[in-house]
Amino acid sequence: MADLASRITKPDEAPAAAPEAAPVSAPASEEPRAPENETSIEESQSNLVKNEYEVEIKLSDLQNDTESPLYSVSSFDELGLPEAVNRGLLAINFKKPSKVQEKCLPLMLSDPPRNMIAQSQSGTGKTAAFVLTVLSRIDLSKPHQPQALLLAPSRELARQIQTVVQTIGQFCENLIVEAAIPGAISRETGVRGSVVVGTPGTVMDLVKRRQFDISQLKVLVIDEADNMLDQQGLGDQCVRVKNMLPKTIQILLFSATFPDKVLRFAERFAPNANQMKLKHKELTVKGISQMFMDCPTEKDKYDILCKLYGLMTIGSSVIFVRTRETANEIQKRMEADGHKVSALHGAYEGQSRDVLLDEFRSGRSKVLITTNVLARGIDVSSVSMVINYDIPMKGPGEREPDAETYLHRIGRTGRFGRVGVSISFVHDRRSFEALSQIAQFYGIDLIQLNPNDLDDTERKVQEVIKSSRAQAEYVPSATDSAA
Ligand SMILES: Nc1ncnc2c1ncn2[C@@H]1O[C@H](COP(=O)(O)OP(=O)(O)OP(=O)(O)O)[C@@H](O)[C@H]1O
Repeated sequence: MADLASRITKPDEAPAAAPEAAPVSAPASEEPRAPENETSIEESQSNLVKNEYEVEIKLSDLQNDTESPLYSVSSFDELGLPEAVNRGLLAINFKKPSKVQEKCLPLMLSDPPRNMIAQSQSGTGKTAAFVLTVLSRIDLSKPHQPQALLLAPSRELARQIQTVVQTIGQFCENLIVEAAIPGAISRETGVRGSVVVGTPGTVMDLVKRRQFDISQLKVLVIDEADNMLDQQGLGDQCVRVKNMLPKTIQILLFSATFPDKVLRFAERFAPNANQMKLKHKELTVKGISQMFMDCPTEKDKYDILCKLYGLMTIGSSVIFVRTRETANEIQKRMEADGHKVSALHGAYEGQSRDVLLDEFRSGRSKVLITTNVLARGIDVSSVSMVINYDIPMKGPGEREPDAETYLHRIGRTGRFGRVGVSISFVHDRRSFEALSQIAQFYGIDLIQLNPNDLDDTERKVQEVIKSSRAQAEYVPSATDSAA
């Protein structure tokens, strides 16, 4: 087993300045400079007070850096999208496509339609890639005829994708986008939109009750496809949904992770698909400084978490725990200790979950404790810190490190070129070895934080996240804007 020591930077070796942030914060001087009119943090509509930590970062620098997943050589205009869709992109300040958008869109839009399996790092714009395809393929003269079905693993992600379709499609006349999630579709009318975004169980129910006409569907998108097709989880439901759909449907599968076993299944699910794939070591996002805290005992994790509260509220933070019970317990204790936190997990009723996430998106609540239900896809640009209170584990008896979930969890920060910090807590040999294996799998150099020197932790974290505050404003996010 790999020793974590080989993958970490010890506290005394850690560079003083945001180590992992360097590739983002230092504009690549050897790369072509951005045209003057590209979006920069100075130009953005930020009302944040500027502070000494701020660094000048231009999205255009990243989009000109051939090493960046945001790199592209073309503009949206060159992709042949409908005019109303281009207007939508302009309205939300999307100037250039990211790599996954630039590479996949021409393949997905070609005729006759071909299936697609696409992998790209978290926060690199996969949603817009499939949303642009959907908006280009539907016939707006049939506004009540379901033509595209988009599936996601959680209610929250389905709602978020619905917002992105509505936001990018804001100039598409007669566009009706419905969410097929519990409680959203009226029993009297059934599904009445051309684009339907839902979770697989609810979609199955609607079809069985004949409230969803699937006969004219042209596109099936499965977001977080490795999770959705996993035979241990939602796989059966997705296969059942697919088997009911027209045989000619175009299938688009997207995720940041595609373990080999699931990829083989995905290739059968979406035959003859064009593919965009990444190697393990290409998967981590450079803007995320990945740190870990070796806590003396499990009990100490709570005290250390409370001491980090001030850092968590510089931006917004997500704390991931293993169970709903832990989420409730930590929330109760932190509130009793005078901290303002909220908790969201699957035991809450749908409407309350919606309210909780909307409050977090808008910044009314800044610290969210949650389970893996929010590990994937959720896009809140202000999240500057992710805490893995428990290391994610999987398999029988949860004995195996869950490298995919780790990547998705930390990917809630560092969205589209922003920077952020993740801190993973370990407290015993098992958690230490699990994190060690995850670090080795991705080839990450984790930065060790000293639980006895929280001033040092504060310094290291602040150097990264304070520099990200203004960045978080540099371009509006399609989801934030609607929150
Ligand atoms: N071309 C673009 N220009 C500017 N911002 C963009 C562009 N494409 C996407 N974004 C923004 O980038 C952010 C991340 O995009 P998105 O949520 O689609 O990431 P993702 O790749 O699906 O991530 P995850 O793997 O976590 O699901 C969003 O806030 C989105 O609005």
